[in-house]
Amino acid sequence: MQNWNLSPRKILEDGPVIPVLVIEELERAVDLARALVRGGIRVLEITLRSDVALEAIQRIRCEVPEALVGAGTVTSAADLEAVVAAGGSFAISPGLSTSLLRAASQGEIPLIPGIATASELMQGLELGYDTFKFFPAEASGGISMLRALAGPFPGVRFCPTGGITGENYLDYLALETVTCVGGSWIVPGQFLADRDWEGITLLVRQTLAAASTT
Ligand SMILES: O=C(O)C(=O)C[C@H](O)[C@H](O)COP(=O)(O)O
Repeated sequence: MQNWNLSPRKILEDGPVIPVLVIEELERAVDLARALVRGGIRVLEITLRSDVALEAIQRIRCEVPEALVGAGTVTSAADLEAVVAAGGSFAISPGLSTSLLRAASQGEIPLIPGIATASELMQGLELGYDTFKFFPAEASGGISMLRALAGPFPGVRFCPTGGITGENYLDYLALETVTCVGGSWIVPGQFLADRDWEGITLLVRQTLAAASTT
């Protein structure tokens, strides 16, 4: 039923960390994307929480072709349409609604909807989705909730997001149903304010290196 040009699993497998980015100043978007790509992260989630988010997606798409840039905070079919128009390669939502899932199934870019309960997960499955954001991860039971969900739903894959940090991301990645984690911690606010692109690249390298040895 979905005829997407990219699979949500492939996006997650590109991880193991998807940075959740809130871009307030457009002129920093491209430098930030380059810093992340230099560190080894290709998949970037730009949240639709700022006025310049769609333009940031457009710019990164044109100027950092190595990146795979998509949108976060996609909560309606109208958001999804705007992301497609901006050239976003994928959409991620903090939750799910029937209208959003139906619209995305008919569109060309993949949607990774958010779930926090077994019932939401079942709604997603019913509409043909099997790869989800688990949000807000820490507040919704974290690792023990994911372990519990893996019992009845072993084939589902998750990208836990919300409360993931440098201290707990490896524990999440150790779970069989977790291919990737998402989070804002990978771009510390101070680094962004200081335009410390090298600092961001270094943090990404260290984060990925630790993940590859576990
Ligand atoms: O805006 C969205 O689309 C969201 O779903 C929320 C974000 O993914 C989380 O706010 C990130 O959480 P932190 O890594 O704890 O900062």
